[in-house]
Amino acid sequence: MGTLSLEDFVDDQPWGDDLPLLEDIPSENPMPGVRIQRLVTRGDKRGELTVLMSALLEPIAPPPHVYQVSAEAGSIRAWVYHKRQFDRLAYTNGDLRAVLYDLREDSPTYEKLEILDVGAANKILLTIPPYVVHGIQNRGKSTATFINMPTAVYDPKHPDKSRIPFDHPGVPYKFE
Ligand SMILES: Cc1cn([C@H]2C[C@H](O)[C@@H](COP(=O)(O)OP(=O)(O)O[C@H]3O[C@@H](C)C(=O)[C@@H](O)[C@H]3O)O2)c(=O)[nH]c1=O
Repeated sequence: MGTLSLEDFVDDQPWGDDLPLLEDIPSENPMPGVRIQRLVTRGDKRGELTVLMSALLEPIAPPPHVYQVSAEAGSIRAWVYHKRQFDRLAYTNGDLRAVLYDLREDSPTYEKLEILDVGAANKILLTIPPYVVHGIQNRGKSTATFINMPTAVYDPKHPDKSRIPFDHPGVPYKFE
């Protein structure tokens, strides 16, 4: 028998500082279904840990599909919407700009534009409901990554994504 056994390990003690795991960021006249939550990072000399989503706080629709996007400096991914899925986008690094445009004709915020600068300086989980048009640009000088934890799987045979070009004149926002 070796000199080490499982019993040699010490269980982690409960921890609890006063930092929340996630907190809603209030926005003026929010688009229905859009949610902006501040991500909380805990760190020590080894590095950092940021919870991206957790059922610890409230019931969540478990993400059946999670992916990471790597965005080159200056790159633009726009304009898209989904018919069925909610996007749940975690932005934790880089200097990114997420732009939302509400084209839901029955929405109280119809034709509202919302611009969010996110990433290292503003770590957030952004929930985007179906039919809210969105785009993202990496405005930084280096590659940035972000995570999407949508509420539905990506089906290559029936992608749930509808697009127009990023410079379509119908959207009242111009990526620089
Ligand atoms: C969404 C998705 C795409 N792909 C493939 C398809 C394609 O070859 C490549 C890039 O896919 P897309 O062109 O759909 O990815 P892209 O248009 O870059 O999608 C991105 O758009 C921005 C606006 C977002 O909000 C992101 O969440 C992400 O959906 O990756 C997967 O393999 N799995 C996936 O889950």
